[in-house]
Amino acid sequence: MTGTFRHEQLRRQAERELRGRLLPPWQNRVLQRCFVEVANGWFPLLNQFTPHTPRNRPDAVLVGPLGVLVVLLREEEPDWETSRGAFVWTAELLAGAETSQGMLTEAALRAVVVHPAEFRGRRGFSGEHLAITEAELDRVLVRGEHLLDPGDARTVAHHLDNRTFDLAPLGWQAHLIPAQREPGQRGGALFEVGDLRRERVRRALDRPFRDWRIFLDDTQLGVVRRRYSGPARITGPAGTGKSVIALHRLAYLARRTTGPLLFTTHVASLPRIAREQFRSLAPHLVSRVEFVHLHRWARDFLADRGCAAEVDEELVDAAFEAAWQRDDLVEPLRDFRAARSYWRDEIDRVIKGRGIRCLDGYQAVPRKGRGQHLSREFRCRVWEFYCEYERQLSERGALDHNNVLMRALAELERDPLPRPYAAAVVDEVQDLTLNGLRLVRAISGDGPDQLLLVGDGQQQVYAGGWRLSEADISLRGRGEVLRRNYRNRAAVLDRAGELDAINRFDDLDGGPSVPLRSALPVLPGGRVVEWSGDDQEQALVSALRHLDDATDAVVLTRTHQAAEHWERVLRAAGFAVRRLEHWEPGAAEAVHVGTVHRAKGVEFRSVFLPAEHHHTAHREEREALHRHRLVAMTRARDNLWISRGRDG
Ligand SMILES: Nc1ncnc2c1ncn2[C@@H]1O[C@H](COP(=O)(O)OP(=O)(O)OP(=O)(O)O)[C@@H](O)[C@H]1O
Repeated sequence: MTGTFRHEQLRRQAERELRGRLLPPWQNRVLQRCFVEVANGWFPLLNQFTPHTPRNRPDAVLVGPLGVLVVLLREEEPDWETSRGAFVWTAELLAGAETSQGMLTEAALRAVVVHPAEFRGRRGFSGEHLAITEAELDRVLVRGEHLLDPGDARTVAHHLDNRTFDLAPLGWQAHLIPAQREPGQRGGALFEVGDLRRERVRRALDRPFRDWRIFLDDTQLGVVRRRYSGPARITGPAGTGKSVIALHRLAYLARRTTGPLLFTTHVASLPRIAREQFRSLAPHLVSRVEFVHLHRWARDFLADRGCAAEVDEELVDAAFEAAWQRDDLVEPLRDFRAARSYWRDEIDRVIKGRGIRCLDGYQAVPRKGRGQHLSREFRCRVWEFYCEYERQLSERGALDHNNVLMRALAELERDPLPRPYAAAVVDEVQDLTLNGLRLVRAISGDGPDQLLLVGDGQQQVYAGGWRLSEADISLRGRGEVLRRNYRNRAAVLDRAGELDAINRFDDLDGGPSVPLRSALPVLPGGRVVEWSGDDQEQALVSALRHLDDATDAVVLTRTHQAAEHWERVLRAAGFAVRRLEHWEPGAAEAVHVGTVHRAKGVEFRSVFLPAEHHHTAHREEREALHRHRLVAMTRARDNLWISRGRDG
């Protein structure tokens, strides 16, 4: 009954406080309703201009357990620019608000448009805001995920109150609300910064593993909000939050621009994953950003221009195979490097990947990261082989991925996009070809905030060898290097840091780079098991069975064949198995299996790395293998199981 009495008391107080405002009756009812919610841990703030609030400002802001509600009281349906304006205004006031879990992020904000009960227009979520009638307000205030604990809600409400005269507390007064203390907590004492950080981390660990509403640290927040006068890059070792920041920045830019935005990458599986992550970060903005694999972008673009260009992988493989059968051409190549894949890379990544069109161009190219020097004479042999491949392609009427990128680039240069992107973000930029990079530069332009490159040379899994300047991209020091690793527990990070996974060639243009071993682990603990023995399959299966949460585990391999093998082994052992290609957020019912290339953008509690013997005498190949290994190991948050195979 105390609750009812308290509510009644608050309602009367609300009546008194709102009396002089000449509000339409329905708005009065809504605000009274909000006022009463003070009893349930909400902190309403009323816009001082209500009911004559400027169009794109909120009439009220409610801070409480379910986050921050940016409330617009409207008879008519507002357009999206209006509700977005109110959202952005509030988000900017909240910039820098600290909670016990770190900086408050925009993910905790929602725009809610409240209409009178008789409103008959569109209701529900429009992409920018949730539209409800006054009768539905209860539901919004009561149902939903708890995002702020009472202390945090109070801190955030205070922050808003201090940042503007436009919003004033409704039904609560800053100085009348006692500071809440945990039982046994000393009053008024200052915390050591270290304690606070530890506390923040402890709380972060209590959150569900795939919880995306992370809180940015100061460096990260700086990158999200900084204005860059031209192309910029974010780099830093694995797990330092590069992709998280890329998405936060997209959300930030989406609120400040009107044009479309682009997230693209060379990794086929990543755009889908990034879209899902972005959706949970900023659901109302998801329609503003195009998440697309760069090759698909090029194909779609060409199709739109009436010059469709599809890649038939089988035909491309057949063309290469036919050229590879030409012993007269291939014999000298084999003497240099026996592996077919080496020469395929030479064409895909060096010759075509760099847009080289004539032998003179090939003679002049540095071939960084490709091992021994090739003499002029030898390059002529390679060029002959390449010409044969091209002949085989055209005989089949086939195009490879490089052809498509080059065509898209030429088409874009001929006739630029009618509606340019407001900004583009490229993730895993270290794995693009030079052609890909040039295309990205042509898509985005190089104006302020238009192009953000995100990557880490140490995680390069495809042959590279370009410099940004070759794609006409100049960074002039714009960007940030991140150092704090949030993903891997200390033991996992230590182990991965032991790898000699240097990348002496692609440091994204000489900017400072931080190797994984210099990353600062945020999460303590972790477990690394190095196994060796006779029956690797039985050992891996048994280790999987002993996990608390076997479903948040992945078996990562170097090759597709190995992934297929492990899929069979695990199924035979009774596990539900899902290929990494089909990874879904929250799909927790199966053990994942896949190649390292497919593991970008995802992370697991436990990673299993079976031994795959692949010896090579070449230094740059060894380094590349170590980079693969590094990517694989750093997908693990808590547990890493590494098999050394039989020889230990
Ligand atoms: N400030 C933060 N607080 C808590 N968790 C964070 C923070 N920043 C990032 N994370 C978490 O750290 C993990 C790694 O982030 P992210 O994938 O963005 O790193 P990355 O640098 O892109 O990694 P990689 O290069 O290995 O792909 C994610 O689980 C992310 O949610």
